[in-house]
Amino acid sequence: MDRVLIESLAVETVIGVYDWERTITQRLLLDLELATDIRPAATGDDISLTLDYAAISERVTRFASDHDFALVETFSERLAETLRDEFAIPWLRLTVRKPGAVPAAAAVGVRIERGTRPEET
Ligand SMILES: Nc1nc2c(c(=O)[nH]1)N=C([C@H](O)[C@@H](O)CO)CN2
Repeated sequence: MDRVLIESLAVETVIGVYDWERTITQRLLLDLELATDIRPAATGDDISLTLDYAAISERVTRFASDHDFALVETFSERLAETLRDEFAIPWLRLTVRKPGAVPAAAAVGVRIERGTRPEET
């Protein structure tokens, strides 16, 4: 199955388990792979027939500013659910990185896959 990609999308959100993290926003970096068949859009050269990566990026940014979670796990799960519901995405892979959370690491975070890959049905 084809994928629409969004890579290293930077968003600001309140995220973290420690008291000091509840009073600030921090940057998360997101990678998304969104399964879709791109051929109908390509045939008609029609954005309405594909997943609009600009619209989805805007939705992710708004989700981040509207929510406040302790764990990157919760952020990821809730975001995946929101995107799949609102954009009818059959399968996605979402990577959420929290740069600087562990100073000795370039980034830490989670990667999840949700839904069913269309070719697996
Ligand atoms: N698996 C996780 N481990 C940790 C998380 C998390 O969200 N998921 N969060 C923290 C702290 O908020 C940390 O990022 C602060 O530097 C620790 N471990």
